[in-house]
Amino acid sequence: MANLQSIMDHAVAVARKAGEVVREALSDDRKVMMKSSAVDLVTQTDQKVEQLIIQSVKEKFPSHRFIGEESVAAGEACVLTDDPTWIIDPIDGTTNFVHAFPFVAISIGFAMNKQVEVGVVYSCLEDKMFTARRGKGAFCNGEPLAVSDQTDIQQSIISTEFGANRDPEAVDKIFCSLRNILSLPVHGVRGAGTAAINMCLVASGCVEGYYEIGVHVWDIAAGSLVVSEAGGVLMDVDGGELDLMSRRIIAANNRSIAERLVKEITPFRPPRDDSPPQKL
Ligand SMILES: O=P(O)(O)OC(CO)CO
Ligand SMILES: [Mg+2]
Ligand SMILES: [Mg+2]
Repeated sequence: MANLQSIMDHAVAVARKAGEVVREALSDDRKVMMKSSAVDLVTQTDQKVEQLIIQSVKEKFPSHRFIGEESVAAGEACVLTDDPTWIIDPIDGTTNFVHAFPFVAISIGFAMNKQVEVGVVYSCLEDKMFTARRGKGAFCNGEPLAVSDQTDIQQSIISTEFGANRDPEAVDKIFCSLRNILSLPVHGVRGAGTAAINMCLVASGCVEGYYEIGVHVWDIAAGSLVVSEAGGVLMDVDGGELDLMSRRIIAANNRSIAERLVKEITPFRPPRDDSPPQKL
């Protein structure tokens, strides 16, 4: 039986170390490479930080498994089993990092039996360490977090992202959802440029709801626990149960805001994170 407190302590320590590396790299030249498209970016710092986290966890927990964004990009399988698994996004907000736009997170989730037990999101340029353990609450720099108590979507801020999908049909659907939500009207629509920080903003009570289609399991694993432990709710964009591998999420302060978002979102289904690689 894994000791969840020692896992949490290790995740926090390694996230802090990773944050230092990211902050230092901001003053260097950032060599940008492309992944799936010209707007899906990666840097050597993403790769270096992922290796640093995985090496450090392997030394302490040699039997644990990993799903890491850059390891998957390099060809590793993206499969969540019942085994203890660390789900890592070394830099959530790489585009922000490339442009020094000041919201960049290290996201580390730990799951067992396919359930996230520990979530750590380190917003490293703000020096905010968000932590959650299932059943034990969510915190920012040690202070307890609670979602907003707003139930009226017209009095709400909603956050979302446009993502890296430039397929015209997907873009149309993204804009259709956005137009519906803006026209309710809501107080405002925001986007921090990182899924993990958007979710921590919901957990902190300053954003009522966040939704996105196109995220990956490493973007949302840790943040989803921070939201639910702060009293929020998670669901699929069609109102069903959240599936971490489905690349779709609503994270909201309460069920009434989440269900209102479901009514306004035009859903679509990107290929799942755990779908077998396409044969060429
Ligand atoms: O910067 P990253 O890790 O590619 O993540 C993006 C979404 O995939 C922002 O959340
Ligand atoms: Mg990410
Ligand atoms: Mg990333």
